[in-house]
Amino acid sequence: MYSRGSENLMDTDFWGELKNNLRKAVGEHNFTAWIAPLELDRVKDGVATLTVPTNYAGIYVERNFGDQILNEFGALRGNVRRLVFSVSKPKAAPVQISRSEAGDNAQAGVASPVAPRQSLPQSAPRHGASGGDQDMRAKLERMLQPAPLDPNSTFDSFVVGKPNELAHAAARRVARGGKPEFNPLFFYGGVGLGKTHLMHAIAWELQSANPDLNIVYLSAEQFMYRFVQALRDKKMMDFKSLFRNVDVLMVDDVQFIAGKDSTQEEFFHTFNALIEHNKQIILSGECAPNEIKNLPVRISSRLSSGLVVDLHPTDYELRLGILQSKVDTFRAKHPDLEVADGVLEFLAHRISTNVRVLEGALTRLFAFASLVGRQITMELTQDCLADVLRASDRKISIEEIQRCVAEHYNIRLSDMIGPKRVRSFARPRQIAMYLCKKMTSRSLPEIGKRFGGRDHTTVMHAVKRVDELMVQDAQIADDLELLRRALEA
Ligand SMILES: Nc1ncnc2c1ncn2[C@@H]1O[C@H](COP(=O)(O)OP(=O)(O)OP(=O)(O)O)[C@@H](O)[C@H]1O
Repeated sequence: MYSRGSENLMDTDFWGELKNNLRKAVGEHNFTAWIAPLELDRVKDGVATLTVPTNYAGIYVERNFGDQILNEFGALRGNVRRLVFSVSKPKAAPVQISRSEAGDNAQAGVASPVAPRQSLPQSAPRHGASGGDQDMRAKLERMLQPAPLDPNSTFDSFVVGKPNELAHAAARRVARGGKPEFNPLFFYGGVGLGKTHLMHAIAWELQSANPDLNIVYLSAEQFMYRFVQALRDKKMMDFKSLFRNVDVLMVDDVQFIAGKDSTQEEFFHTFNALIEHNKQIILSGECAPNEIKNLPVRISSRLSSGLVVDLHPTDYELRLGILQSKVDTFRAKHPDLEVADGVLEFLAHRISTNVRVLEGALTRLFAFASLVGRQITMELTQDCLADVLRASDRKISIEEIQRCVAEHYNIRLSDMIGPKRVRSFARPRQIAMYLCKKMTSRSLPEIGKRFGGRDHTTVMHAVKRVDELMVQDAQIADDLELLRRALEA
């Protein structure tokens, strides 16, 4: 497509030549997949507008080949400073992605605000040019506007270790696409352990293999918000049709909708409709579906019907791996960065809360070191991160202890917390209560509450009993020692 209103320097030969140069620069495979479908629409005031088949293609091309395209423009005609992509088909409302905005954000290492605005489902109502219809379409678009994907959350940037290897393997498998094998795939685990990262990585992978796929990623809170909005605007039919026509639905933090009666019902219907049509669903939550409070069993058992995988708290090796990978990424842009021996090991040891805190600490260190132009030494680390280090002074949570003990004795968390009194559950439960008392600052009533609402006298009894057992039973003493070490790691 070539617009006559463009600067007169442009002609189809020029565009052909530029594409040919790009073919050499990006290779045949990339060329066929990404560059060949591009068309030059116009060049005006130093801005080249290229049409792309989908929003995603625009974002992908911008991120991966934007600089090369600008270079080629520069080599042939020096008058283009910026690229703008617009979607050529009426499938989605035209989205303009400005090369310079996206580039700036990518450089700053933050989630790009122009990251995928996934297209509307194919069957979304199409509308003509009338003002009313356009309003309607805009409304529908807003209703399904998925949350943006973080361009940094890819499989390449995900560090795999023992605590997350199963979740990672499951994510990889689902990212291959095709007929869903695990449906839904449900990730669960504590805060900041990489659930969202894996979901985004799957989305990027699926979308790059098939740019036309309608992938909708959003949080359960956003789902609820849209649902309420649709109810209010009397647009429930549209809401249903939009959500039931996605190819891949990803919902983060599903525990949020538990107990919100009509939202969870609607979610359940959407879920069933998609599963029935073999559409992939990927969910995440802070705990396994059957442990989500206030979620009816009917729903939680459906959510458990695919593959439920746990992301365990990070261990020292994984934290160190993540730190090293972040340093490598940062060093690629700032080759002068120097990190003294022992600093990363120190951080991996001291900051064990969650990866988000670890990342934040490192980002602060990088910023500080580059501002003052100094090497990152142990001394600078301790000065600069004094508050983070204080806050991270090993605070072990009741949940962590419960998980660790449940795993050690090979029982389910729900059985440890649940009402059953058989010895195979009761003993680990007492041990976990004992460790909660010894390793956290929680009171007996607080601990009892977290063990299925038990009374503080039950906790008191457990502590006394385990104290006795430690003397009488060498196996229990060994178990406790092992558990303590695992929790303190
Ligand atoms: N294994 C990993 N490798 C690299 N980065 C990771 C890894 N795990 C987590 N991160 C990073 O840590 C940060 C927090 O991860 P993420 O948002 O995916 O956590 P989450 O489990 O979804 O947490 P929440 O429950 O709070 O939503 C992100 O920046 C993510 O990229």
